[in-house]
Amino acid sequence: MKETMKNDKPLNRLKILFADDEAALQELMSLELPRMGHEVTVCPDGPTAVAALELNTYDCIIVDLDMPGMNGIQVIGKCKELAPDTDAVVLTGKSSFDSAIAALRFGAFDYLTKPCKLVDLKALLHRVAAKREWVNKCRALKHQLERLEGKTELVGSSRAMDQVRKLIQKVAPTGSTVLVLGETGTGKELVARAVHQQSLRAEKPFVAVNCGALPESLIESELFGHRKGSFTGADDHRVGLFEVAHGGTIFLDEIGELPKSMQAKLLRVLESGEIRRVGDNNAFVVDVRVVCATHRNLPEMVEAGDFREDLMYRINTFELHIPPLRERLDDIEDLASHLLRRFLPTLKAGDTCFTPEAVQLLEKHGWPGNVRELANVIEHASILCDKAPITPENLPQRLSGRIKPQLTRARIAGPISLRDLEMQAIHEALDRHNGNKPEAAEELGISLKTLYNKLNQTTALEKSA
Ligand SMILES: Nc1ncnc2c1ncn2[C@@H]1O[C@H](COP(=O)(O)OP(=O)(O)OP(=O)(O)O)[C@@H](O)[C@H]1O
Repeated sequence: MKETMKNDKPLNRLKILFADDEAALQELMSLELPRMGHEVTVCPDGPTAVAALELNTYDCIIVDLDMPGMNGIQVIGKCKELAPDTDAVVLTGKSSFDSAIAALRFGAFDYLTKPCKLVDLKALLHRVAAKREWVNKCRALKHQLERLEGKTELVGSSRAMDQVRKLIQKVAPTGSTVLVLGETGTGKELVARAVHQQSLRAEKPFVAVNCGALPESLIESELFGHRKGSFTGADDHRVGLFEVAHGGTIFLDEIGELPKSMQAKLLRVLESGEIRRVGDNNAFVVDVRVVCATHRNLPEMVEAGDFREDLMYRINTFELHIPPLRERLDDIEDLASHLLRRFLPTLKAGDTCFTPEAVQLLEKHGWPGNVRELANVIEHASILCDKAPITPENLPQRLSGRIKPQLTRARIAGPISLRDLEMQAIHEALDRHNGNKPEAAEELGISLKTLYNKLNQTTALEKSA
């Protein structure tokens, strides 16, 4: 077994294991692969290659299919067992074309026919490197998302949350359309993610779309894609989110905000399973599970003529109701501790997170913004406290009653951040409109999108204050 290293490290450098019984090819690869910027270990046969795979991990193995002792397919099999992330490329003579196809079916990335041109090998390795870079980017993004959103862990030991968890377990594997109902910030998206993660589609994409935050003119192209030139501004072909979610789940949040014209188009897609890109004549089939959510009362919207009855019956096959936080006081301390760990990851398992007085204040509050409001409050506290446990002084003043709920200038007694005032105004407006965000946004004189942004925003302002 010979190893050839190269010191300069290009971005797409691969650690390669090359196995072939032809001495001339071994010589060539130990020279040329480093020239292409890769690191290579050359093996003369299958057993030596497997021994190397047992000792080291490689980005890519290039194996001859016809080697004495152990053929290429057996080496790939062993490689998939030892290091499933390693990409395999097979080298094959013209006569063993069928075996090359078999190797692809066995999970090989690609094959090259002997005698292979160096330029083809270089291009193929470039594709391997590009694919690995994408996979790594996806992993990094997934990790970042988990850090930002926390894991899909439904916290709460109240009877209501137990019931929600049981229903998720039942419906998740079925593939049925699910409608998640609950006030703003109750955890509807988290529940939708849990449905996806406990389903057979868990390894496929979960795509969340906020129907309320998309401008009406763009919704159709966002969901179904468009052809280049199909409307002013369509400078490129675009893949829609239904296509992105193929094999997985699409989460249509705030389905009640979907304009009437789009409701009809969505119904057609749900009934036929086919989508048509804007400006395209051909429809094609997608395999997507649909989970919807809304804080609106859909039967009332149907009554008022704002939501199609047929669409409502199409999406409400299985309803999951998430109760507001004020109706599950038992969950507040668990949730608050869980959220505090999100902001203070150094907290240890046995650490006390809150003083009993702080817990009392949290349990007394009405939480019109539900768990999202609680998350903001806990982030605020995590910034102010030097160390756990959180005390009442670390909590925003509106919770301790130091600021009265009505926002009149005369009544503001102590110091208050602009962010607190803003959030208070938003939650009060939501309260007045029973959680109806479009109406609250209108009253506040901001767009619906801005309202969503503000609700989702972490308390970055407080951090910098
Ligand atoms: N049971 C729970 N356990 C852990 N975290 C939760 C729970 N419920 C909600 N959260 C957290 O609260 C925040 C808001 O949740 P989510 O976005 O799922 O609410 P939502 O009901 O979809 O909100 P909206 O109606 O505004 O779209 C998120 O950070 C989420 O992780």
